[in-house]
Order: sequence, then C-alpha cells, then structure tokens
Amino acid sequence: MNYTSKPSHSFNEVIYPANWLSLLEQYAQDASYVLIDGVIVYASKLGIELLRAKNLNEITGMRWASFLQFSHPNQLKTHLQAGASVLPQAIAEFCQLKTRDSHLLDVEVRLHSFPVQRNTAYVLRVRHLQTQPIAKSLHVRAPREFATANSLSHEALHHEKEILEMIALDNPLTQILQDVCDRMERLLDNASVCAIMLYDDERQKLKLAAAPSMEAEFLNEIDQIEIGLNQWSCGPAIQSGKIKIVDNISKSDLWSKHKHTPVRYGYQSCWSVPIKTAFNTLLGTVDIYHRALRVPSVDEQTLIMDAMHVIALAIDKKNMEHSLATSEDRYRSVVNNLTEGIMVIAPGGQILTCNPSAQRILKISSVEAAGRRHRYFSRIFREDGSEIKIGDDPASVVFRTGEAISNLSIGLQLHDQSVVWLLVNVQPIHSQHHQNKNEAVLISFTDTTEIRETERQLQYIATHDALTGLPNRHQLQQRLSYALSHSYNQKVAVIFLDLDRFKNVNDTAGHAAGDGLLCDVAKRLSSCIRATDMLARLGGDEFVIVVEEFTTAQHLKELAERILTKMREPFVIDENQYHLGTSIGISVFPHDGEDGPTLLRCADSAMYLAKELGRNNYQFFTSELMIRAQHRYALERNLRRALVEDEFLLYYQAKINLETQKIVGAEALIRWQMEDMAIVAPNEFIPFAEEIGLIVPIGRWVLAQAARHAQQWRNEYGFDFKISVNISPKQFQDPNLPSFIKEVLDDTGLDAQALQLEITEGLLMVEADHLSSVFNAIKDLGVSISLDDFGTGFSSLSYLQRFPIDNLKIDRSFIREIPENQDSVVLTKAIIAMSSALGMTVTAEGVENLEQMDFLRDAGCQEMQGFYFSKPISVEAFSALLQKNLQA
Ligand SMILES: Nc1nc2c(ncn2[C@@H]2O[C@H](COP(=O)(O)O[C@H]3[C@@H](O)[C@H](n4cnc5c(=O)[nH]c(N)nc54)O[C@@H]3COP(=O)(O)O)[C@@H](O)[C@H]2O)c(=O)[nH]1
Repeated sequence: MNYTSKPSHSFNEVIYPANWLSLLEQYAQDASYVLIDGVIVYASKLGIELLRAKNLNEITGMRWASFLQFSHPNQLKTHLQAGASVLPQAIAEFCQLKTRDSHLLDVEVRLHSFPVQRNTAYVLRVRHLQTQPIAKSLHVRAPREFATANSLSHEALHHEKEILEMIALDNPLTQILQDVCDRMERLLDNASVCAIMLYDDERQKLKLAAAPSMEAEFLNEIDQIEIGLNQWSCGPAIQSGKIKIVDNISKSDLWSKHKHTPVRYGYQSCWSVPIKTAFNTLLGTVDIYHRALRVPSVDEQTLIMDAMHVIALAIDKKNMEHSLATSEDRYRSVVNNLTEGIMVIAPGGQILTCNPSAQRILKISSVEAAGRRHRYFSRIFREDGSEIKIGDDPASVVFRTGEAISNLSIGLQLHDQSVVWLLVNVQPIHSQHHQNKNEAVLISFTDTTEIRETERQLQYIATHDALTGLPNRHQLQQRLSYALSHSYNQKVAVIFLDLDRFKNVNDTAGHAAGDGLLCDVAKRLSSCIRATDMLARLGGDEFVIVVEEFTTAQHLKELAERILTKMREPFVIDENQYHLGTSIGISVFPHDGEDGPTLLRCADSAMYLAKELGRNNYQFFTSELMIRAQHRYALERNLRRALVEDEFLLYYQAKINLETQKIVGAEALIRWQMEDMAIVAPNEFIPFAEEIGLIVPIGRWVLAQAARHAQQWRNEYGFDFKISVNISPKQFQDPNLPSFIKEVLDDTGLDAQALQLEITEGLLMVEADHLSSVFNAIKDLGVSISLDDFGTGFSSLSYLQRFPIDNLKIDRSFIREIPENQDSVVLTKAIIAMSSALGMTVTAEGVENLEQMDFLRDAGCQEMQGFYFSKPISVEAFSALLQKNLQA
C-alpha cells in the first residue's frame, strides 16, 4: 500500500480492530487520528475540526507529518519520519499544527503505536493548548500512562491546592512565585532549576521575579532580558506568545548570543512557557533550565502548563489588586484636590466623610471635630437672607423627599460667626438593598462668598457715586420709580440742588480741593435729611433728594431752609475758606409729574428759577415754569430744525477807523428767521443754544459764512478788510476748534490776519492749561483775538498778561454814559491807556452819537462800532455801505 499521495483507499477499506474505538473513546476530549505508515486513515470529529477540514475524506490519505511544524528535533518527528514500527513507549510532544487554512496552533501530541496487519498503526491524541481552560487543565488530567506519572499527577494536584490557598490568603506574590518554583523543581527530576520572569510592559523587558535555586551570579545574568529572538528562550517565547523548547542550548539558534552563560553553569536545555491570562494577556514566562540535553515528558509538560496557569492566576490577581488600589488612589487624589467641597452625611446628621476642601470651607479641623447634626454651622440662610430652620435645611429635605437638590444658594453661619455662601448640590445615596431608602446624602458645594462679594462690590460701583459714596443717578432713578409705583396716593418730592460758585473753587483751587468740597457738601446734606429720604449725586455739583412720607409743603420748605442754612456756613479746605450758596428746585408727585424723569426735569427748572432769582434760595415748580419748560422744549426743537433748514443769517456791523472814518472791518452777528416770522435776535436763542450745546454747530456755521463773505468783500474792494466773529466759551471747549478754523481759512482762501475772534471774559476764568493750548494753536494760525465787553466782568489784568489778547472792546455801558458820567470817562481813558501800554488795540462799541465819537478819538481810541455809524445790517446792505464808504 502506498500512502504517500492522495489515498487510493477510503476509510472503509481500512480494517481496524474493535479496540481502536475504545482507544478513541478513551481520548475523546482530544482530537484523535489513526495513522498507518504515517498516513491518516481515520480522524475523530474533533480531529477533522482541528485541522479545519470539511470532512474526513479531505484529510484521509494525507501524511500526518505534513500538518506538523517542528521547531526542534524530537522523538515524534523522528518516529513519524522514520515510519518506525512499534514505539518503545508512548511519546508526548509540544509542537505546532498547521491547519488546512494555514493557521498555526500550539498543540500537545501524544503518540501510541501498535501493529495492525503487518503495518504499524499509530493513535494520535492532539490537544489544542490555547483553548484549554485553566480550570480544566488543573483538574482534568489526561490519564497517566505510567505509574510514576500517576503519582506525579497526584502530588502536583496537592501542590496546586496549596498554592491556590496561598493566593486566596493574599500571600506576597514573590513568596508565591518562589514557592511555585520550589515545588516545580521538586516535582521535576531535581536536575532542573525553575525561574519565573515577569513582563515589564513599560520597559519592554522580562524581569526576574523568582528563581530560588538559581546560582547568585546566574541571577544577575537573567535579571533583565530583552524581548525578541536571540534573547534566551524566554525572549522569543514572550515575543511570539508560544512555548519554546530548546533541548540543546549550545546548538540552538535562539541561544546563539547567550549560550555560553547557561552552559557555564551546566544548563544544557531550556523550556520556556509564556504565562498567559485567560484573556491571552502575556504576563511573563516560566523557564526551566535543565542540566541534561532533553525535552520535557508529557507529564512534565502538563505540570509546567498547570503551574503556568496557577502563576497567571496569582499575577493576575495581584495586578488587579494593584490597579484597583491605583484607581482608588487616583479617585481619592481627585476628590482630595477638588476645590469643591464634598461631604457625605448620615441620616442622623453626622458627617461620614468629607474632603479637605469641605474642611477648609466650613472651617472644621476633622470629621470627628465636626461632630453630629450639622454642628459645623450655627445658622443657615436662604439667598434673600431669611433664615432656614434646621429640618428644612437641604440635607434634611433630601433625606425626607429622596429628591436631589441642584444649584441651591445658601449661607452658613460658621462657629466663628463668619458667613460663607455656598452653591449646593445634594444627592441622595440609596441603600443597596432598598432602593427607596436613603442611606446617606452626598453634598457637593462651591464657596461663592468671594463671587458674591465681588458681585456686591460691582453692584455698589454701579449704583454709587465714586467720590462721595452717595447713590448715583442710576440708583436715584430706580428709587424714584419704586417710590412712585408704591406711593399709594402719597406724595413724593424731588429736590434738585445745584451749588452756586462751585465752579470758581474748582477752577481756582484745583480739582482736589473741589473733590474735598463735594465730599463735605455730601456730609452736610446727609445731615439734613431723614433715614427714609434718599440723597443722590447726579454728577458735578448737582445733588437730588427724594423725599417720601410727608404730608404738607411745609415739610419741604423746612428741609430746604435747613439745607440753605447749613450750606451757608463756610467750607474749609486746605485751610482756605470757601463760601458757597445753593440753588434749590422742588417738584412734587403727582401734582408736577407722574414719572421720575418728568419730576426731575420739573425740579431742575425750578432750580434754574432759583438761580435766576439771585441764587441761594429754593423754588417750587409752578405752572409758569411748566409753560417755560414747554417753551424751552419747543425752542430746542426749532433750533435744531433751523440748522438743518438753513434758517440762520448773518448781519454785519461796521467797524470804523476813528481817524479816517473809513470802514476797516465788521462784526458778524447772527439772526434767525423762521418762515413768515419776524427776525429773532441772538439774545433770544444764543444763551439757550449755549446751554444745550447747540452753539458748537451754530458757531461753526457762523464762522464759515462770515469768512466766505469777508473774502468776497476783500476780493471785490481789494483792501485789508477784517472780519470779527463771536466765539462762545462752549466753542472754545471743542478741541477741534483750531483745526476747524484752519479748514475754513483754507476753504475760503481768507487770510488768517483778516479774522478776529471775539471772546468774553467768562471764558478766561475756566481752567487755564486747556485754554492756553487752544489760544496758542489759534495764534499759530495767525488769527487775532479780541476781548469783548471789557470792563463788565472780572477785568483782571492777569488775564491780559496770561493770554495772547490783541484787542480790547470797551463795553458799551461805559460809552453810553460818555461824556456825562465822569467815572465812565475816567475808566474809558484808563482802558485806552492800559491797552496801549500792553500793545493792544482798542475798539469802542455802542457809539451812538458824535460826542462819544469825538471823545474816543481824542482819548486815543483807534476803532469804533455803533449805531452812530451803522446798525448791524444784511449782507447786501453792508456791501452797499462798504462801496459807498470806500468811494467817499
Ligand atoms: N456766540 C455768538 N454770539 C453772538 C453771535 N451773534 C451775536 N451774538 C451775541 O449776541 C448778543 C446780541 O447781539 P446783537 O443783538 O446782534 O447785538 C449787537 C449789536 O446790535 C449791539 N450794538 C452794537 N452797537 C450798538 C449801539 O450803538 N447801541 C446798542 N444799544 N447796541 C449796539 O451790540 C451787540 C454786539 O455786541 P458785542 O458782541 O459785544 O460786540 C451780543 O452779545 C453778541 O455778541 C454769534 O454769532 N455768536
């Protein structure tokens, strides 16, 4: 019979004795094959499956050896290759099986031979090692073919039991591993030494864990072994995850690098078994170094595999314990490092546990110190400050209801009486056995005290005046609207106060003095009011008092009198005395208005009336003031429209050289003409335009128009005609004034020397630093400056020295009384002499008759302006006047 090629006979052709079946029966846990002359003639169901064949026919007739992979020479190979007849004894080997679909499986093969019809038949029992469960390997032993094997098996079982006990008793791993090594060495033939190497995942190395019988020097050699080929037997074993049996170290390729070391210590062979968990995680290797050239017997292999499983169990358990401890440590460190406080409270109220942040926030030194029943605080408050009774506190509520509480803001008064504000979450912890029963509650909380304090400060800043600490406009409006909506037919009064002459103090003594004074004013006013009244500072020198709970106007009059008296006393700042007055306006709800803004406006109007009536008095809002207020409102609306609709026009009043009687220039004077209405004089709208800030755009319009007309006349008549334009103090506060003037000069082509700006003394009394820069910028352009209405204001000589004034205009009140009034005569002569001494020119205004003109010429005045020569007239009329004057 030839079995070398595909079978010429089928399974049915083979005559087999009845005991084959009983043999197969016996090894039924393993895959079984029957070979004749090395060729498969029969395979059990498991055998077909193991080779991944579809059926028996697919593998019958094939050489069994063609499925085997041998890493080293062994008996099985020798026998199968030689086709030896009856084997001297049963053979068992570890090797790899290559399946039909080319998978490599680690298997343990046991070979039995017996003669059949002149041939040698073999029964092969093959156990797939990877799929063998640990428990099975410990308890289900293959039947021992030999008496020695039976006793070895029995003893091994006993050892396993003891080691499992050590594992269960939580003995140290090193001790367990040492013990396993000891026992294995005793169970093996006493010519071997056992070492257990553990896989260091981090360093990617095998580290010696136990080798109790190993020579000390040898221990040093195997302390750390690299993973990979040529790294002893254990290196490739852990790399491949497969058993490595080296029966002759000196001749093995795996040992080519290190063979001298074991040989030096008398070790000839080495069997390395990877230690794997049930989930195939590689943990290390069990290495048996043997003093003889040999491979392990079946029972030795079983013993090593069983030991490997026990070791895996012990290491796995320790690893699990370690990772559990690590994760517990990690969890504890997270909880301990949370800035959030965490505590667990028992139903009785005692703190079961809490983290350091909870101790810090609640100022408790330890859980024990905190004691029972929330003793770490004395009182508990709601967000609005009302107290919560113990029993209604969040923890008690959660115990009672079983419902979690989230983001609750509460305040706790601690033992040192300080109050901490917390944002709290309370979670019930249910009993493991009774889901409906709360075993404890978990409270987590954030300390919001600082946030609340910051919020409180921001709220304070938003509602208070930074200088005086009084409520500001915003708070005043809120209080007023609250008072009005809760007045229940009661009166509410608004008292508007404006300091008289405060501006002088600020301008002359500086801002620091001004600030000090305002603080003193705030104190004095506060001392005049009741706790139910509110004093607020609106800004600058304006204060408002809201008065509630009064019945008659008498109450308000007395309050106003009290304030006036108090404010009349001199203020002392930096050892200087200041006398201020106060103008007070009063409006009353509901008579004067039904909302806050209206009442404030009414009180403001009344305050203006008080100022007009000589300051330092109080005025109630009246129906006349109401009409006036309505008028002002209408005027503002009309003025704004006038700018847009081009309703303004310029009149010009000639300026005459007193010597030559020729026109040398003109003053531009604004007029307002609404459609079908009479022309409105500037006195009726300029002061109001200044008050509401409209003077800036109006003034710009005047400047541009006047420059345009002046340039026309200069072009037309070819002489040094000079135009004067009135500039109000508000215009001077516009930092863009110099650049605007330059723009106008550039646009119109007017020579800067042909433009003169008329300013009033009032302007010179405001802060000097700012003024100087505007003056300088204007002077740099080449524009001249005239001081209007000279003699009526403070007329301080220091102004004339400090500011670059080119011309003085003697006020018409002096000229009017010339020559009758001697004082006016003397003063006029003095102004003319002084201006000449200071290098300024002089213009007399309001000249109405010949005597005045003659006097002025004789007194040395260069220029005059007045009705005597010409009233202010329209552009056309002035053009005609100019032509006539020049021709004369
Ligand atoms: N900021 C601005 N102020 C302006 C502007 N236009 C005018 N004004 C100021 O309005 C005030 C009144 O001006 P007006 O009604 O035009 O009166 C001027 C003359 O008509 C009047 N005047 C001139 N000569 C005489 C006279 O002989 N007798 C007499 N009774 N009145 C006379 O004087 C006013 C000019 O005064 P002044 O400016 O001081 O030279 C007035 O203060 C204007 O300044 C403007 O565009 N911007």
